[in-house]
Amino acid sequence: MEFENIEKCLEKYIPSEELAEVQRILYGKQCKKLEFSENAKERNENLGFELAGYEMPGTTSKPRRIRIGLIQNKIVLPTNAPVKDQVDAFHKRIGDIADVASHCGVNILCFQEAWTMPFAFCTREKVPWTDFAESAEDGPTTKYCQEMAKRYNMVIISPILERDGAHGGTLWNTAVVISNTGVVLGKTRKNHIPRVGDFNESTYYMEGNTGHRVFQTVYGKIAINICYGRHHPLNWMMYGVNGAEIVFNPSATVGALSEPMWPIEARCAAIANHYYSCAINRVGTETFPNEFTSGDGKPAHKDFGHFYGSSYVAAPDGTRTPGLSRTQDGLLVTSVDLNLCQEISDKWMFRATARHEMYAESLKESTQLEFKQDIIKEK
Ligand SMILES: NC(=O)NCCC(=O)O
Repeated sequence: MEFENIEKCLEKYIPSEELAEVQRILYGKQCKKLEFSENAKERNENLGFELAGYEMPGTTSKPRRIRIGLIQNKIVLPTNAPVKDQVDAFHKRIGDIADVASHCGVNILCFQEAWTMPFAFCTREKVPWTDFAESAEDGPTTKYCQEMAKRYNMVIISPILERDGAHGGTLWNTAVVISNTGVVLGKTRKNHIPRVGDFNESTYYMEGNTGHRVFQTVYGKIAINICYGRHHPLNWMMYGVNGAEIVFNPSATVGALSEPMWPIEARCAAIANHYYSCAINRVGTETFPNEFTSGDGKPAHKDFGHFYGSSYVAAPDGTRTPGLSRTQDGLLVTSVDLNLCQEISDKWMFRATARHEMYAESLKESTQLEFKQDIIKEK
């Protein structure tokens, strides 16, 4: 049995008179629970996923509130089902949850990394996994999301395995951003590709070439830092430098590898860069037809280990929502006040005190062939 959720465990075992103080220290300011319509609750019960909603504390004046939706999910069909059936099943499942999100007032909705496929990159096999790749501009998944975005007046972030027809059909790990009007605003690619444990993604695609672009939407300025990019503080920083108010981190990661890092990295980024960050991870265990090894001398195996969900939102003042479940599909709805980004920037002044010019120069020097580390030794 997988452990369900850290917050529920704290609530169960910390004496009630101390719980509020423990939560304040661990999670920041208290987030109010959001109430949803009967319609949304009924649909949620029928579909069998966790629905959680929070209102994060905002500015003292001039609030600019929007609602963010994050969806985490298991694979729907087994990994050996025909590719089209798997993709259709993902469309149906996530489409149903997106519909509930619309009834919860969500303005910007983000799915998990490579949401239309199992996370098959551990296998290092090309077929059939490359068949999940599609055009970011007009592939079936983008078209499906365009319809939803228009119907629900919602910005949708759709992270997919992209096949780039204009460049020899190369593959990329890409997030497509679709405006609330249904227009494809653009795409952004994963900047840092993992070579750790079973995450052998460099077998399939290269480091992204779209930089740190930020998308201006009617609901605010957003950017996407895909999965492994969350280990790179400069990657987070550059989205902030380009003016992002919310940075989404659609991910796929397993407990044995990264779970202690998960609650820290996206939250630190929100604090350091005066923006909201949204960490999304898939759930469940995915089993593949053929055995693969992890290159660690241990026996070959067919599964990836447990993807631990735990999706959450962190605010620029360090406050964070509780995480979704470690085991269930879920929709996390969070009301945020985007004007808090400027208010916290004015208060803490990390951007003003950052000394970027000093680091730009030092970093440039450190990449030169003749670079020597600046270490003072006793003579
Ligand atoms: N999908 C992905 O980049 N995973 C790498 C492992 C991690 O960053 O935790």
